[in-house]
Amino acid sequence: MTLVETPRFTPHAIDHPSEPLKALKFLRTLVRNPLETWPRALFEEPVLRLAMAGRPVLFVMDPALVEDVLVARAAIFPKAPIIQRTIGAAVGTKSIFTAEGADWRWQRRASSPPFRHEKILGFVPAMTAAADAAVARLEGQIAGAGAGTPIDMAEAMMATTFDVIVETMLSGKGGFDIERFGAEITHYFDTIGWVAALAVLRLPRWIPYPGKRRARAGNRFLKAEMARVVAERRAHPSVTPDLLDFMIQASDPETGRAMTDAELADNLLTFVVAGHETTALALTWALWLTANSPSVEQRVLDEISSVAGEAPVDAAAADRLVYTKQVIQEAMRLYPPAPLIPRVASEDTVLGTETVKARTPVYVPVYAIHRHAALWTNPDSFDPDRFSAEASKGRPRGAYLPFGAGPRICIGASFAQIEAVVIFATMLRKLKFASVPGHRPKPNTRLTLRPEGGLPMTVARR
Ligand code: HEM
Repeated sequence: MTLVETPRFTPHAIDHPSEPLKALKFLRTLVRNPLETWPRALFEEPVLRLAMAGRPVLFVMDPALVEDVLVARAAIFPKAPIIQRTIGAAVGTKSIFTAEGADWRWQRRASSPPFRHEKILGFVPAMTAAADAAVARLEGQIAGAGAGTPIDMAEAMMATTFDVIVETMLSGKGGFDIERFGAEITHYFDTIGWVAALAVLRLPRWIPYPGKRRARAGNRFLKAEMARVVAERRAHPSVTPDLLDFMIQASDPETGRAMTDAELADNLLTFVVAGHETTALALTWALWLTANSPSVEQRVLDEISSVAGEAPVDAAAADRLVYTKQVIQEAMRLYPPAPLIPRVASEDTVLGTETVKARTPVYVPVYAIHRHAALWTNPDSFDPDRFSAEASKGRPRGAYLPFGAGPRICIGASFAQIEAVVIFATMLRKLKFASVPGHRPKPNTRLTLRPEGGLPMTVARR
């Protein structure tokens, strides 16, 4: 038998600079899109030392060194100060995402029950229902605006995964204004380039920059919404405990103290934002990549029909949609929703052949590792077969890390993967997505990896 190679879809890649950018250009680009400051060497070398505003930053791409930083010696490489400045400013410096040591450990333990495997499987009907609702909304939009009218799939996916997070982690309670919620998150994220630039220049936080007031007001709105949910829950506890109840009931084993209302609100905001934005982006990029790869799309459709027939995609089916999961994995390789994992050396140390002084930022550039010339063949091409059991054999763990690694690995990793497969399969079997001719979505890092200006696609019924 002769194997016929189907041409692989290779999305237009960013033209990364061959040399590190000079000071002014670096800062201008950092504000617009941090990803475009990344020099090509990040995609070719095992490690790279860059100077940012005269200060060294070590980028680590070699999978063995990545494991050393994130897993083996995680204790001496805590989260970098830039996290406190960007995420801490929004959700406090002592919440599950930002805290360190014992402060972090008990919050992680307190939040774990809803993420156990059996519990996640119980959430699958809510995921299917959110996907069905998304299909109905899109059909409504097509009926209203006409089949050829582009629809922003990034926005559609945000609304869908938001439904899932509120339904599964807050028992459907909250009464949020989803559109306002999404808009305020975007306002905040839009200023991240400025926050990063000020941090690089070691300038104080009070310095004004475009969008700062709106971002602050947005953050106050988000926190107030969370505080309202916490107060309502204190007054009316759930019959079946959800994430918020677990966090309310938890106490620190060392001090015996419980979370204050402000801490609960910060953690809730962390979960709602981290728990829907990232998965929505994985789905958005997966839909777009698949729409450009007819053979991949056909294999997914064939798999869904052989695994689920006409029935809804339930927990058992989700488990058997092996190729569909590979498509999601490959989408997250090319477009990792969390493109950078920033750490800092807390003491003088050595990493491979590099001497690292205490307080040196040590960055794990997931986006570059996922497209690294030494780790992947045709790194910029979309090929879900890379994630078959056979092809994955022997791949070092540090070569693929959409969810991070080590003690701070994403608490929602399994949840997100099952959710993405269920929503993707449920939508794809009912709707046909097509990219808008001539439109080249450009990834932009705003903490997460978003398509700049959204991702318009046309949608039609199958
Ligand atoms: C495709 C979807 C997702 C991606 C790509 C993703 C990615 C990540 C990454 C890379 C980290 C580690 C950051 C670091 O080490 O600095 C992380 C942490 C975290 N994620 Fe996710 N995430 C996703 C979905 C979710 C979901 C569904 C939830 C919750 C429902 C969630 C909640 C969190 C939380 C709370 C943390 C902090 C954990 C800790 O520090 O202990 N994420 N995520």
